[in-house]
Amino acid sequence: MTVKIGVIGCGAIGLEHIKRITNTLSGGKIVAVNDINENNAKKIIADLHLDAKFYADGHELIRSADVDAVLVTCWGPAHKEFVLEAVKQKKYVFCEKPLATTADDCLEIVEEEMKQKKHLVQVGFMRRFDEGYVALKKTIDEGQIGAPLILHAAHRNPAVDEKYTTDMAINDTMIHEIDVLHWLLDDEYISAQVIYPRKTGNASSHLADPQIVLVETKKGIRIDVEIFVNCKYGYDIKCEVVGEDGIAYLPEPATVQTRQKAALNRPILMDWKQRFIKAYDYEIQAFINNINKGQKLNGPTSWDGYAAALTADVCVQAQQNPGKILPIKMKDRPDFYK
Ligand SMILES: NC(=O)C1=CN([C@@H]2O[C@H](COP(=O)(O)OP(=O)(O)OC[C@H]3O[C@@H](n4cnc5c(N)ncnc54)[C@H](O)[C@@H]3O)[C@@H](O)[C@H]2O)C=CC1
Ligand SMILES: O=C1[C@@H](O)[C@H](O)[C@@H](O)[C@H](O)[C@H]1O
Repeated sequence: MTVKIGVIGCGAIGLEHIKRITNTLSGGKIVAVNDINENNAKKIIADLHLDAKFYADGHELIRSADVDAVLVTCWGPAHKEFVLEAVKQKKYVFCEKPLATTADDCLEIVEEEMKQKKHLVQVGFMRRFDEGYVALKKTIDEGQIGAPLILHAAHRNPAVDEKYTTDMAINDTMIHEIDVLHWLLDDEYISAQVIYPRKTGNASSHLADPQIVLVETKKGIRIDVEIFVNCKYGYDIKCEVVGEDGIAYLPEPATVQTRQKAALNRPILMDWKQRFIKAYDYEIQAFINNINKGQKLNGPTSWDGYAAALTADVCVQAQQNPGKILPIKMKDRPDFYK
């Protein structure tokens, strides 16, 4: 069977996902496309020679009998309405992060999904499909470094535009660490604190950059995440887990090392699209395969979307109260999501 997919939002990541479904992955076909930027969406259909219909209304796309599954890749504030609609229509939906912009909105999706008694939602936290994080998790789970005690992480982007605001360092950028780190440690967060180091001269006047977020887990593990979105030198993701018997590192992306002109060199990627390219392929291939085989979706769930949104909300409050440790109080995970 071929999963007939409708895409809502054809910006940067929407286009990437359309291309990978069309050119790289198997078992799925783009049959419908929507974007408030009609010209751009139609241009994509033409440029990629898609056998797809343009829908001016995203809700109509979701309800169309031609569409089996929906990809929500428009901007965050519009995710909730489209995900809810898809779930109500009992359609599978892959939603880019964030699932919704508030924890309450995520809970509404969770409740609707439980009402349908079927796992229909996968959230685009692709790092859970990254070979490096998967290998790191295996190392921890096998007990190779003993019980994890401390985790140091960094999320560095070379630059961001003027529209990027201080809260986006949490909601847009660190949200990936928020999701992947508790999965990696099989743990939950209980508190968060934000501190601001000296500001880089490369950030816009309204942006606090870099930032350090300190998080504590239920098991007592202390996590520090450096978010530095104007680091200039590259797109660099770091993760180091300090255990009682050793230390485990997230592998570096495979790049060629050269010895040349009295220097040892290894390139660093500049673009987030390249850094996790295989993880994006794997997460969407898994989504398509599970639908095709009638299996339960195995990626991040709408509950994970809620957990990330709630944690992000607390981190944003912590940004506004620098140095203050704020509690993270999560609802109990329903059996449906265990
Ligand atoms: N997993 C990941 O690593 C990444 C995830 N994202 C997430 O993907 C989403 C999209 O991000 P980008 O593609 O970078 O943004 P973008 O700004 O390049 O594209 C967003 C697109 O959505 C369209 N749009 C906005 N509101 C709409 C609506 N109500 N209905 C239909 N279309 C609408 C816009 O016209 C635009 O084409 C965001 O939620 C972002 O956080 C983005 C980049 C990487
Ligand atoms: O999701 C992403 C972007 O939206 C975000 O703006 C970047 O900071 C992240 O590195 C990237 O993975």
